[in-house]
Amino acid sequence: MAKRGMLIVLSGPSGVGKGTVRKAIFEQKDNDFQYSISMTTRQPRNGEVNGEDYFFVSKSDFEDKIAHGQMLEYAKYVDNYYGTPLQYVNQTLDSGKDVFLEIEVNGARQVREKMPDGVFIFLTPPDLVELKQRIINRGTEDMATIDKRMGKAVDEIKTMRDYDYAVVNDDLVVAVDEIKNIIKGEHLRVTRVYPEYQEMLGEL
Ligand SMILES: Nc1ncnc2c1ncn2[C@@H]1O[C@H](COP(=O)(O)OP(=O)(O)OP(=O)(O)O)[C@@H](O)[C@H]1O
Ligand SMILES: Nc1nc2c(ncn2[C@@H]2O[C@H](COP(=O)(O)O)[C@@H](O)[C@H]2O)c(=O)[nH]1
Repeated sequence: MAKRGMLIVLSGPSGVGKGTVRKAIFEQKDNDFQYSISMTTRQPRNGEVNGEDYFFVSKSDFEDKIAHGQMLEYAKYVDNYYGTPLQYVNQTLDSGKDVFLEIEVNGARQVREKMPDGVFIFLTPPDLVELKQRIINRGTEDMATIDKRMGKAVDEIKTMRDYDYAVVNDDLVVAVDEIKNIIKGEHLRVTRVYPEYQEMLGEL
């Protein structure tokens, strides 16, 4: 049976750059993780594709999935549901592949409770002014929604201490590199506890 894959959770406030970092990591193609596509009741933005960016569903469909225990985690975030379908995560981890989640902090806390062996990484902005500017520059939300998202950011940043790692996304290239190094390092730690690797690696 394949060794179970590793769960990697990237969290942080809206606009910090989680999606940008995740896309940069996946574009480099020197890894074998699988991205878990989230489900949401939010309306698609221009250019977003159902089944690629998110599974876009109705509120009643989402609540049905919650009721049937089909979500690993979910949260209501600024008027919409967001969540991680459970089956894909379990099947992929069981097949030995790593799974990458990009989710907000309440969901990350739920995952931590259920899968404490995961690697939890918090992406943090250089400061709040820059964070707000990034959401504005993205041009996807109206000012009222930006204010609601910013209203959550301080409490979200305070949860940073609950993570295994915090990475500052000031320079994108550096942040991407740091996250890749964290994942590589965690793999090494995992391999050390597996007897089949001990002979290969010698005294550790
Ligand atoms: N290091 C960086 N320096 C400057 N701008 C950045 C950096 N990283 C990301 N951005 C920009 O910040 C904006 C927000 O990034 P992104 O959409 O990836 O954030 P997010 O954390 O995924 O947001 P959300 O949680 O709302 O989905 C984008 O316009 C992106 O290009
Ligand atoms: N708890 C979860 N949060 C998620 C999930 N997928 C995305 N998110 C987070 O929601 C906010 C808003 O996203 P946006 O696409 O509307 O900007 C952001 O922090 C995302 O990271 C999920 O499956 N579970």
